[in-house]
Amino acid sequence: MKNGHAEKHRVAVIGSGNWGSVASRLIASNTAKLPAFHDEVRMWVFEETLPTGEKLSESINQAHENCKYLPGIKLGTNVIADPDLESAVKDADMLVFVTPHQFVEGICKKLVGKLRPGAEAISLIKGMEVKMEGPCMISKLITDTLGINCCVLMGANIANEIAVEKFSEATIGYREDKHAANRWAKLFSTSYFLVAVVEDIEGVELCGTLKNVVAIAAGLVDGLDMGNNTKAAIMRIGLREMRAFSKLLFPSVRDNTFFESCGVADLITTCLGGRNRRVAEAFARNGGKRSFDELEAEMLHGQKLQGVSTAREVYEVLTYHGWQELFPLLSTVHEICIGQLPPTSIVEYRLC
Ligand SMILES: NC(=O)C1=CN([C@@H]2O[C@H](COP(=O)(O)OP(=O)(O)OC[C@H]3O[C@@H](n4cnc5c(N)ncnc54)[C@H](O)[C@@H]3O)[C@@H](O)[C@H]2O)C=CC1
Ligand SMILES: O=C(CO)COP(=O)(O)O
Repeated sequence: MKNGHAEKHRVAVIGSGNWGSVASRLIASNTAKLPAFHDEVRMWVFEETLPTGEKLSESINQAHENCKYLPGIKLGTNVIADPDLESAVKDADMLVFVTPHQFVEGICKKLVGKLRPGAEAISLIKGMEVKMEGPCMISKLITDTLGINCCVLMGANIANEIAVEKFSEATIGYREDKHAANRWAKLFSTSYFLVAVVEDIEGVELCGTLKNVVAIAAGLVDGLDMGNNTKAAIMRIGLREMRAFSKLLFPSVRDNTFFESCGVADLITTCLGGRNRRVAEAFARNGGKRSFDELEAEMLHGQKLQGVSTAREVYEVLTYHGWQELFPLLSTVHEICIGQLPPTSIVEYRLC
């Protein structure tokens, strides 16, 4: 307590890619007007040098715009880019993790012992890690490494659409601490961004993670010019496998979660308009002759796909348990991504 008033929450966003920049903008529009939060939002930037020779973080602070990952959109003067991870988080008690999932473990290790006491987190990251002991969701990795509570926010949230304030919904998943989840919902909710809160953290996070693999399948179907019926079939089979996989890993996962924004809605939007879909379409059009890594670098200019590595991670889990036969779509996507099967295998049905 300060001067008889509760101290204002301070927010740091860890990540400044496409969604990281949009999330910072959205949050900053709320911190600027809600008394519970300090105005300033610190955004950690993985520093890089732009073709002009300028540092990305300096360019963001000067133009209030991320010219590499979100060109043409003002972030708000209260978004402060900080290339120093420790300095970005040191005063914050609300930490928003939003990097590609492959980088989060290294980032968390650097943050051990550097956080303010009482800090809490939310993860917007769609992905998981696979350890010797089994799969580890990103929110759990954050909690286990840093000893802090971590909620998740997932949903049908193509960042470029939210950047121009088109209406969308999102789902916050939490475990036990509903007050914390509601605090996050307050930070994110706007008239064009509607947030629901559900007590099913694994269900919400697995929806966001697994739909990226199904989106690869949808992109392959587009690249093969198979049409809408085939794509709808892929989405249906994919949703069914997402639910079955989630429930095998975490029996507590609720069916209703798949009807929230994080479930069927995110699956649809990503299969229609996401980056995973787009790059997979190009992969199929090239007959699988150019790798996903090559196409990602050429088409996304530094943005990262999550679906290809997630397909590999899911496959490791399936192989470990001997479950491949139960998940033909999830397995086939990985086998196509690594060139073991041709793109046409996505519709050669062992799927239904
Ligand atoms: N872009 C979107 O529409 C949405 C993305 N997401 C999820 O948000 C997460 C973050 O994605 P975006 O913000 O879109 O990122 P992005 O894919 O646009 O950008 C890649 C980011 O990774 C950073 N980076 C590169 N190398 C790095 C390293 N070695 N260490 C740390 N950072 C490094 C880059 O500086 C850049 O900020 C992902 O899990 C994604 O699935 C979720 C919803 C929507
Ligand atoms: O997660 C997303 C939309 O909710 C974005 O998906 P992509 O990474 O495929 O663009």
